[in-house]
This record gives sequence, C-alpha cells and structure tokens, in this order.
Amino acid sequence: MSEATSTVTTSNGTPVHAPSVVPEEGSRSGHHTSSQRPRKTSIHGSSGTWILGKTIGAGSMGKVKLARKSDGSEQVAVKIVPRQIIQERGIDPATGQPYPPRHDESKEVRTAREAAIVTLLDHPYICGMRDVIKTNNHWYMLCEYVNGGQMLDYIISHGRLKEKQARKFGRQIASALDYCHRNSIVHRDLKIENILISKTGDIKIIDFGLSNLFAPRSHLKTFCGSLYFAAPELLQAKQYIGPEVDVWSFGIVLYVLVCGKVPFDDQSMPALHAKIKRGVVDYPQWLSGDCRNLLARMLVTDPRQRASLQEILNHPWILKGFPGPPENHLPHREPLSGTLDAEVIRGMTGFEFGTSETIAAQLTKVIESEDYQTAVRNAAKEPLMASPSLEKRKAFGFEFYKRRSSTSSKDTLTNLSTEVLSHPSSPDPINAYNPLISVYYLVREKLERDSISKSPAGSQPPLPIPDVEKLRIPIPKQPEIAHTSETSYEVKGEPASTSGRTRPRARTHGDEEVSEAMKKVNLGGVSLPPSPVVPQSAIKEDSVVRKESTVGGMLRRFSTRRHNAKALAPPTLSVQAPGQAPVEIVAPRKSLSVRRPPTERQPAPSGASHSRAPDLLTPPTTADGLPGSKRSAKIGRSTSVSEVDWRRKYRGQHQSGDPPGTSGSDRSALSVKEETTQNEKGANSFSKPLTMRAKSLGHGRRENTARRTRREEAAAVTSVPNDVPEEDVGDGATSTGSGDGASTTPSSDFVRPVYLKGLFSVATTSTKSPVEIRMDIIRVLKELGVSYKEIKGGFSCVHRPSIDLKSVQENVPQSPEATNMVNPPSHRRKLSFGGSTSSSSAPAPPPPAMKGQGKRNRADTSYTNSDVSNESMHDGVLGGSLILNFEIYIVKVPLLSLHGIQFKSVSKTNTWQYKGLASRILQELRL
Ligand SMILES: Nc1ncnc2c1ncn2[C@@H]1O[C@H](COP(=O)(O)OP(=O)(O)OP(=O)(O)O)[C@@H](O)[C@H]1O
Repeated sequence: MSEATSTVTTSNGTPVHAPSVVPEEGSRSGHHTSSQRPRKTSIHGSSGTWILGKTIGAGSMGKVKLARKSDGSEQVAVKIVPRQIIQERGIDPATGQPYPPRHDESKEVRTAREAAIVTLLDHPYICGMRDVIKTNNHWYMLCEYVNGGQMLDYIISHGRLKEKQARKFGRQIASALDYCHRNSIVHRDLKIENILISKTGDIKIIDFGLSNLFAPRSHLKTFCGSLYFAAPELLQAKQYIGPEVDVWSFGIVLYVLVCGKVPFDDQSMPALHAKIKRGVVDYPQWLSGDCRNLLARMLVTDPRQRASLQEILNHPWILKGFPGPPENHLPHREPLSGTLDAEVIRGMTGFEFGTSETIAAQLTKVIESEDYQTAVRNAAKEPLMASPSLEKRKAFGFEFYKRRSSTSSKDTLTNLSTEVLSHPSSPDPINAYNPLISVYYLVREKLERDSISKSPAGSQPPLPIPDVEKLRIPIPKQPEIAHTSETSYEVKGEPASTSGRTRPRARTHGDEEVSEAMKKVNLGGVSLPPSPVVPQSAIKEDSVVRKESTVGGMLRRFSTRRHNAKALAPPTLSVQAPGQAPVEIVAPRKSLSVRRPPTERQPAPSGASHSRAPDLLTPPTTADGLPGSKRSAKIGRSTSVSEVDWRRKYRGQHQSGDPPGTSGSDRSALSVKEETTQNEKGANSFSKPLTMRAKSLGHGRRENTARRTRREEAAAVTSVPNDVPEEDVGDGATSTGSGDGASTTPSSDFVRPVYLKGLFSVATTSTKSPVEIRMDIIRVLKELGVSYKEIKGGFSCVHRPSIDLKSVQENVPQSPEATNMVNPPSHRRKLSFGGSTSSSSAPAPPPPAMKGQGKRNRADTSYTNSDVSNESMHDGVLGGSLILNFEIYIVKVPLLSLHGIQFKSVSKTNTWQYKGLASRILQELRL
C-alpha cells in the first residue's frame, strides 16, 4: 500500500490538501468498501487540520461527526458524504477495456451544489459552512457546530410550543427563507428534522442537500423532500418555481411547532398522499385566530392561492409583539452595471452555470437586457423597492392581497409565489431577478467577508468557495442556459436524480399520478424501474392495521395527551438547550417531598380529560410516601417561571434546610450524600463524582467553567482508532449497560446542564435526583426492550422492533439486510411502544403495529424521484432503517434545582417512530 494524497485547488487559489487516502490493496481504483477502508482520524483542508471525533448525527447522505481543529481553536460538525462508485458493465469501446469505476455523477453534482450554496450563505439562522474537502472516497463538509439540539427533540420533550415561542422560531425560519429566496435559492427539504437549535436558543437551518437555484420564470421539476412536509404539487408531479414549496413546508413546520403533531398523517402511504393533496387540516381549538389564519394561508393546496413569503412576513401573527417583519439580513446591494469582476465570476463556477467565460457572457447579456435595464430604472424611481420599509412592505402586502384575490386560476405560478421578488410587472433587479445575478452578489459578498477576515483585524481564515471545475468534479454535461426571453434563462437539465441519497426515501406507493410522473423521469439516461417496490398486497395490509397500536397512533395520542396535560399543567418554565454551562446545583433529595401548588391538581376542564388514560389522573405515591408529587410532575410537566418562584418560596418556607436554589456548591455535595439510599446502591458511583465536582465549584465558578469546558471538549473530540467501530467512539462512552442497568457501574460523572434562557417549556423536568432518574431510565428501557449503554451524562440507546416474519417473507423479496433484520439475535421482542411493554422470550404473535411501522417507515422518510428502485426500497424498509438510534441525557436546570431528561436522535430516519418511542419512555418515566 502506498499513501496517496490528493491536492486540489479552490477558486481563490488556496490549495486544498485532501486527507491521506490509503488505497485498498488489490483495488484497481483505490476505492475501498466501507468495511475495508481504514478509518480516518483527521482531515486536512485549506482551513487546517481537523481531528475527527464522535458521530453526532446521521442522515441519508452520510454521517455527521464532531471535529476539532488540531490547535484546539475551533470545533465544527463534519458532514461526511461517501462518494458513490458506479461500476458500469461492459467494455468501453474507446479503450477496449472494461469501463473504469466512476463516481455517481448526480450525487456528485448534488453534493457540490450543497457545498457551493451553503458556503456562500451568510445568515444567522442558517448553519454556515467552514470548509469543503473532497477526497477519492468522501466529501467532508465542515459546518458550524450547532450544539443546542434538534428542534424535533424539543417537540418530543416539551410537546407543542406556546405561540409566542413558536413565533420566535417562525420569524427566524421566515427570515432565513426570505434570505434564501431573495438569493434565488430554494431549500426544498425544510422539515422539523432540519432545524437545529443553537446554544443561544436560535434556530439554524441545516441540510441544503436538496436545495437549488430557481429562476422566477422557469420551473423546477425534481420531486424531493420529506413526504410529511412535501407540498401537494410535488406529489402531483407538477412543475414548480421553488419558493412556494418552501412556504408549504414552512406551514407544516409551524403547525408541528404549535400543535405538536403533523397536520397530515396516516399509516398508509396512499392515504397520506391523498390527505396531503386534499389539504384538509384540523386546527386545534387552542390555536389563536391569527395563528390559525396564517397556517390556513400557508397550507393551501393550490400553490397559486398559497401565501407568498412576503404575505407571511407581514402577517399579523408574525408581527405580533414585534415592531416589524423579520429582518432578512441581506446586505445592501445595488443593481449590477459596468464591468464584471473576474474574481467573482471565477467564484461562480460551482453552480452548473458552465465555465467562467459562459458565465461572464450570460451575465453580461442579462445585465444589458432591456428587461433588466427597465427594472433598474424602475427601482431607481422607487428606491424602496429593493429594501422596502415596513410601511412599504405592509402596503405591498395589502396590494398583494388585492392582486391575489383577483388572480384567475389561469395565472402562472410566477404571479404568486415569487411575488415581490419577481413580479413580472415590476421585476426587482436585486432580489431573485435571476440566479446568475444572485450568485454574483453572493460570491462578491463572500469575497468581501474573506478579505475582511484575512486582514489583520479579522480572526478567521478565509473560506474557500468550492469550485466545481477546480475540484474536478465530473459533471457529465454542462447545463444549457436557454433563454426564455431576452432577460431570463433557465438552468436546464437539473438532474432528475438530484438527490444522490444513498438511502432510499419513501416513494409514492399507490399514487398512480406520481408514479407515472416518476416513471417518466430520466435518471441521466437510465429509465426508472416502473414496478412498485413493495407488493400492493403488503400496502393493503398495511392500511388496515389497528390504528392506535401504531406509532402514528402514539403520535396522535401524544398530542392529545399534551393538550390535556396542558389543561392541567401549570404555566411553563423556560430553559434552553443543553450547553456547556457550569454545573453548580444538585437537586436536593428533599425536593422530592415538595408539594405542588393546589392549582396543579385541579381537574381538567370538562371535555379535556376524557381522552386521558384514567391512571394519569390518579396521583401515585412518591418514594417518600407523599401522594401526588410524581404524578403532578408528569401531568404538569411544564413548569413556569412563576412556578419556579413558587418552588423557591415553598422550599424556603417548608424546607429550611434547603439552601437557595441558585448556587451553593457545598450544598450540592451535601445533597448528593443525602440522596444516596439503599435503592440507589448501583448508582453510588454516579453520585460520587457529582459530589466531588460540586466541591470543586467552591473555587470559583468561572475557572471551573473553563476547565470543565476544556475537559468536555477534549473528551468529545477524540481520535478514532482504526480498529474501533466509529459508533463506539463517543464522548466518554464508558460503560455498556447491555440491559443490565442496576449492576452497571457508570463512570459518567456529571449531568448535563441546560441554560436558563426564557425559551423552552421543559416538559421533562423533575424534582427527582439524577440518581433516581437514572434508575428510572434503566427500568423503563428494560421494560420497553430498548438496548442501551451508558455514556457520559446519559444513555446511548438502540431499539430494534421485532418483525412479523411471516408477513415480511410473504410480502417482500428477501435481501441480506432483510435476513438480518428478521432474525433477531436472541428473542422476539414485542414492539416496544404503543403496545405491551413486556419482553418475552417466547415467540409472540406479530404485533399488528409492525406492519404499520413498515408503512410508516416509508412515509416517514424523505423521497426523491431517484428512489424508485426496488433494491433500494428494500434496503429502506428492511435494511436497518427500522432501527432507532437515540440518546437520552440526564440534564439539570441550573438555578432551579431541577433535573430532567433530554432526548437526542442520532439518526434522521423514522422520525415519527422515534417520537412515539420517546413519548412512551417519557410516559413510563413519570418524571
Ligand atoms: N452543523 C451541525 N451541528 C450539529 N449537528 C448536526 C449538524 N449538521 C447535521 N447535524 C446532525 O446530523 C444529522 C444529519 O445531518 P444532515 O441533515 O445534514 O444529513 P443528511 O444526510 O443530509 O440528512 P437527510 O437524510 O435529511 O438527507 C442532523 O439531523 C443533525 O442531528
């Protein structure tokens, strides 16, 4: 073996040294299978050397790992996208040799496009790209590390958000979308899973893997995204401009935020399709009128009638409590004129526009066109057009309403969804006039940012702009730039198979309309297999499963429960995501005896309690014999600031031994000691370090914070020895529970803190000690048949649902993956959520929910028209995607002497199964 290094050069001339790649012995191409390939511990790019650490996420494109700069100065998330190798059969007539293996071109283009787009974006609510490195086998996209968790996990843990909170997130999403759309970029995969929370409590949109540039006067036709969040026109295989599909998905996201569930749900794929296309939405009665109105404007099935983003930005619900619409953070721009900057043009070559010369020629043509010049003249007459004031925008919104109501159904999409940005009668020369112009602005602004950061005052090294040409990405055919009019053109030839997803996404079974359209799609000359992947018989069976035993049922029950719980619940306490704050407070054991204020136990309003399981209304007896405290914690899972005050006061009055709840490290040590009971024997080692840490806090909070942060970071970013499975390298994974929780000796020495930030209502807090919570988690995981191992601060969990062997064998052709899945190692586990919770070693009748799960899996995942392949579909159904990987952390709420748990999904598949399971765990935990 010899070591091969590849060096590529970025557009700004910075050489990028690709990571060391050790070619596989005997491999003609030097490409390895994933099992043979030596595991990398570091990567080298123009931005420096990065040490790879633990896996923090996974999607259909690949894994996401933590990485730390070798000098320890920075931490990033690295999205690692394997470069798929295609081995064509036959002899290449040109050489007389077998065709050499080549990379999957559509995936290459897709990944390059994501890298190129995100590298240029600069928005506070969009996850930024730090560097892009390409090797023989992988793309490495170094992104800003967003460490506040996923929005999905918040919804799971906390249920639906208050409208005020949802508004904050909604405004941020709207701001990010407005920025994208004004830059001619459409995300196309906006979903709750693609929204992360930063440690400041703001959102960060990730995953631009399906994004593209749109031109207001031309149409896109790739059908992509998550089915739950997909606009009806996508399911009908209709062409679209772009922004309107983001608006629909935004509507679904907003609905999930305020309702805690998806608006369209069904266990059967055809039924789900039908529901989305029908667009009948159930608006819970708790929604405010404005909120309902906004959602109703967004979730309009006819894209021509759907609200434009401008309407949304100026909607009363969005404006409520704010001085104006969300800021889009677009820098000031002037219309283009005069000579084009050659450096900027060179930076634009990552977008399938063609060579620098082509770009320059096309751009010049656009700028010199009569259309553009007219638009510039009009904008000069109305200078507010490009950056309208609030009044102007509101007036425009009003105008829009007037226009919308007079729009006939014959109008084109252009008249509506890209209104303001590209209205034909008043084209805006700055915002989304034309993708070439937008990208020109973006590249120019990036170069400006880079030059600032290069200057002595700037701290960060410049970010290279990925350059398709110079990175030598094989793009089979340059897209034609066809002029549809003098001033507009469309980027033709958007590859039909644009996703390049390695894992299949759900397809549209039973939907002839879509299937037919998909069949027509040409995957770079390869026709799609027309046959459905899963036999129709299986689908029919799926659609008759017992509804409430399925995950979907769980989801529905979950939201109902939340609603009812809300009726009983006290107001909410707001905390933020897990961060790296100092840990000062340990919940005192005595807090278990705290009684809730009487209001908590007030019965639910009539009509609100009917759907709650009776047991939920009966307070259990707590460990210390006090009724109600645990149960009330469960029912009233959200805690309010006023409740916090109450807790403090109450504790002050009734538990004079309790120190104030804001710091007091000495007390922490004391408390932990007090907490240790006979029942908690197995957890002694868990509490001991807490004591030690608490003692050290006396030395000074700041110092300790810094030291602690360093220690955590050092633990989090570790080299990965070649012989250690990546999954085993965690930030301090130290003990393997393997289900034997009580005897496990965890070396986890702390509980993660969550910041107090006035943001999230925490439904998972408890007055229980971390020791008790840990024991409870172990108990519940065992009861639910979830495998786990203890990691620092919590548990790494895997859930493998059992499968109805018979139906699988009957319905789905076997594959190696399928064989693995249908032979569970030791025993048949019952489906561990939604049904019976007990494990059994005896073969149990197949849980009816399983079929629903398989179906759910297909509905749950995203889809593109490239996924209509029998083989890949089987992989999706059986090849492990039913397995849920997630983590549970025990967290503490500094200042409040409360503890709780937080979920973190590790994989993006099976979102809603995961939500169901997490809900079930929460339910069983009775925090
Ligand atoms: N910048 C980041 N910081 C922290 N975690 C991240 C970051 N980017 C991604 N992740 C984690 O990795 C997961 C997968 O990332 P991403 O969505 O980019 O992958 P993907 O393969 O494109 O997913 P999909 O299946 O939707 O296509 C996310 O859900 C998230 O948990």
